[in-house]
Amino acid sequence: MTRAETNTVDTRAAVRLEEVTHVYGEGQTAVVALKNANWSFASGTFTAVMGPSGSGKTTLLQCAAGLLEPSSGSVYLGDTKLTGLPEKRLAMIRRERVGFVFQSFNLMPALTAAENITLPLRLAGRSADEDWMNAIVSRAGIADRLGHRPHELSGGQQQRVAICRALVTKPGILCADEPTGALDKASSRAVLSVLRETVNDLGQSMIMVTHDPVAAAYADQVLFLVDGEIVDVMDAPTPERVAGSLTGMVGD
Ligand SMILES: Nc1ncnc2c1ncn2[C@@H]1O[C@H](COP(=O)(O)OP(=O)(O)OP(=O)(O)O)[C@@H](O)[C@H]1O
Repeated sequence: MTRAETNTVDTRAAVRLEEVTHVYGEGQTAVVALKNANWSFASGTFTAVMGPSGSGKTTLLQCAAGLLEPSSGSVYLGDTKLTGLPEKRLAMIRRERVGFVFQSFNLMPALTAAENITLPLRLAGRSADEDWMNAIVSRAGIADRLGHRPHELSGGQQQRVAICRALVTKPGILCADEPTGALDKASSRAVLSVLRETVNDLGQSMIMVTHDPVAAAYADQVLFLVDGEIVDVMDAPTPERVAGSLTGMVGD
């Protein structure tokens, strides 16, 4: 058995997938995007998800984040079973316990960086934890940009604001889908360093989908998907080893 088949139930998991399968559509047009995925994302670790285009990376991330109800199987966020919960309760859990970062920054243009960051708290009727705010903002290197609006910031700075917004509720898991996809090389490295530091220094748990072996090498481990199946896992990745593993996987 390979390691990808034997990662067993971990009660300290930030997120756990049990036999998760997801099918889009039905009948002749049905697409099996994820097949019997079993994985425990350990707390306080950073996992990258890689694989050819269409291999199911975003589907896995969305199931893990409670954004997509799998066709079968179960998803746990900490001790909470997400699968089967009513949408209203799921929406509350997503708002309070899951952080999202996307390729597009999705900041509110009329709000300052500080107002964007604290928006999820205001929506939840909570006030900011000053120590936590300071910790995330200083690690993101945007402490002197908090009064700026998004159009006054570079792409990399906007993404670092989006990361702070995703972290402000102290989520159980931060889910990032191609967070550096729209950034140049230098800005990408800065964003990845921020993600890495929040794991190292603040104990954040993180899952990141990426196509970039350099980005994946910032993670503690890399899951490889092919045709909706977890086919391999790599610890202590380097860009060269990740690129080597991807070579030969179909697609891309
Ligand atoms: N809403 C949808 N309806 C139908 N099929 C979908 C839908 N979303 C994704 N798919 C299909 O499911 C499969 C997995 O898609 P997914 O987006 O998870 O892959 P991915 O690895 O993230 O791809 P990429 O690297 O190109 O973003 C693909 O074959 C895709 O075409």
